[in-house]
Amino acid sequence: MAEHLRLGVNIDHVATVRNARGGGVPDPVRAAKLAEASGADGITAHLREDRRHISDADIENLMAALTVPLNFEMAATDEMQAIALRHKPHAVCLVPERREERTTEGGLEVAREENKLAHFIAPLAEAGCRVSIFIAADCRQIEAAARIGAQVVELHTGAYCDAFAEGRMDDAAAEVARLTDMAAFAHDLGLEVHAGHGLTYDTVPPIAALPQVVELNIGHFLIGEAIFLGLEPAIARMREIMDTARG
Ligand SMILES: CC(=O)[C@@H](O)[C@H](O)COP(=O)(O)O
Ligand SMILES: NCC(=O)COP(=O)(O)O
Repeated sequence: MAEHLRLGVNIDHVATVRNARGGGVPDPVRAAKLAEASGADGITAHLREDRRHISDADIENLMAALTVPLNFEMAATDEMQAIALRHKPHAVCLVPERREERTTEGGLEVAREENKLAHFIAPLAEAGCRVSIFIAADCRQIEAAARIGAQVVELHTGAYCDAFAEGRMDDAAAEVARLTDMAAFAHDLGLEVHAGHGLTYDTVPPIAALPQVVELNIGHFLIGEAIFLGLEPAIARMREIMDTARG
């Protein structure tokens, strides 16, 4: 029997809606508490350098309010490192950021930045944060993540989900095959394996079925579904699909 599959709910896009008008509603911390009460095993929030959704105050308020672990996504910058060291969240997930991108487009380039990233993550690990790297399903990058001392890799599922959404089913199947191989590869290197980005009810089953994957982080789709179903039923349905796929 595969290990319990955790669901981390990403609440960034509650903040996107709030920020469309300014002011305080809808409150991402309220969404996070509701997600927690609805069975989320963790909350993910990405403090982007341009603060387009989550704000510094949101991170502070999440740290004070949550009883489940916070997975704090951030770019590998000095500013973000200082914020992470101040709050000491359960996990810090390093992600690549480009100011002009609409969403996180690829995985972090670890292989070419090994020394720099090894120095960058050392104080975070010393502070007790689990260090996770958001990474493409690529053996060079996974090996580099293991070498720099990361405990976790989160495999980027965006290419798979994009292929699926565009009806490129051969490409989607090839991406699932790649994620399957790379989840096993990362696990064999001693890394804890997570996955996420762009997952939906339709795309989650083959990823949830990967026995080495122990956490999925899902946000944009769930927050969108919450408009129609409410957050609690949207999360419950995702949980059910994940559990069925897990077997
Ligand atoms: C790294 C990642 O996949 C999440 O942070 C997700 O991308 C939500 O944030 P954005 O939509 O701002 O990329
Ligand atoms: N790290 C991936 C994540 O947190 C959620 O991404 P998305 O479901 O909002 O695309």
